Amino acid sequence: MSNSNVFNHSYRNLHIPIDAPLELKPSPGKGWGAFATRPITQGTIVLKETPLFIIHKPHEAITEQDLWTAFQALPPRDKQLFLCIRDNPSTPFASMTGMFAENSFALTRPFGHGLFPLHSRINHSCLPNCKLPDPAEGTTTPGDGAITCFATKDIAYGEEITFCYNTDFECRTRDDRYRELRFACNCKACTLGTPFQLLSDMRRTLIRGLQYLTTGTDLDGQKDSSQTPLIVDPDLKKDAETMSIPLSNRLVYSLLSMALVEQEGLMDEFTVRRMNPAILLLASRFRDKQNAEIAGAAMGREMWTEKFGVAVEMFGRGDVGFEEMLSELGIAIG
Ligand SMILES: C[S@@+](CC[C@H](N)C(=O)[O-])C[C@H]1O[C@@H](n2cnc3c(N)ncnc32)[C@H](O)[C@@H]1O
Repeated sequence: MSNSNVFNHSYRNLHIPIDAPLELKPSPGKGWGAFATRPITQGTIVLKETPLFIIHKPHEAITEQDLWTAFQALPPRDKQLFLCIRDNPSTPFASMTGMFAENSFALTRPFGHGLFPLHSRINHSCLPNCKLPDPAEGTTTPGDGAITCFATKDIAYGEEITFCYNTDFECRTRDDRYRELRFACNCKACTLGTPFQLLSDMRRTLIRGLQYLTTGTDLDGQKDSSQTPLIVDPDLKKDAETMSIPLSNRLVYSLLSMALVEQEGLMDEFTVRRMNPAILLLASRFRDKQNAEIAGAAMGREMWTEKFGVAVEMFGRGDVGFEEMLSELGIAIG
């Protein structure tokens, strides 16, 4: 069977659940992809899938032998599914570990990596319309390791279904993302030299910097020691790293970061679920009456851009220190 033929391509053997609103077909420049077969409403489930098998190891420890053993234990129908997966989409993979790297997803409970033939047919976008939320966003994998893809925007009939392959891309510029992906994404945020791409790079750099100011570390969880630091002002950088940024500025930074995510078109209910508790906690801890009023008014607004617009009034007004707030709450700084 020729894999280059759209009609008898091996991906036709992949069984799509009857209620899933998608079909697989070629996606120009990306191999094959998943496309909506009816309008999909924001927040709804697009696809739920249990893995063909799970390897209960960290990614770097998984060997050819692990995968061969897992393959041999599969029932004949699942062996067929495994064998129909191609490298984008017509070449057989050179190794089982190579194939697994491209078609597996990390799981937390049960711990390991699962092989998901359908989810891994979905292409990447830096401005996606779907998301596979992680446990920090209020979802956990059930005992069978099933993963679920949700629509984060309304999706039109015929539109390509996409999600973002990396969790920190809202903090990375186009060039940075390209180095990670190792293929050229053609989304609006990656189309070089356009006003949107330039603005997007600025927004994502700012989000990264604001994250540094509120957590005291960069994306790798480390302090930035580069020659061209993300936070140029050394005093501000030190304040961030020693958790000395006052509550008022900290709330403003957090809300600005959320406003930029919103303006970039990346806000979704999972991000809100992950970020909101900490922001609400900050907003509830002011000692200064006026700061408390501003924080209350800001949090009462609907959009993050509006919340930031109100909260900015408290910038530089000082208040209880963040360190003090944590110690009042009995939380030790790591
Ligand atoms: C997990 S597969 C996705 C399904 C794949 N397109 C197929 O035909 O089976 C990942 C590969 O798809 C391609 N791909 C995914 N998203 C892409 C994008 N936005 N632009 C170009 N290629 C993309 C890349 O070759 C990537 O290595």
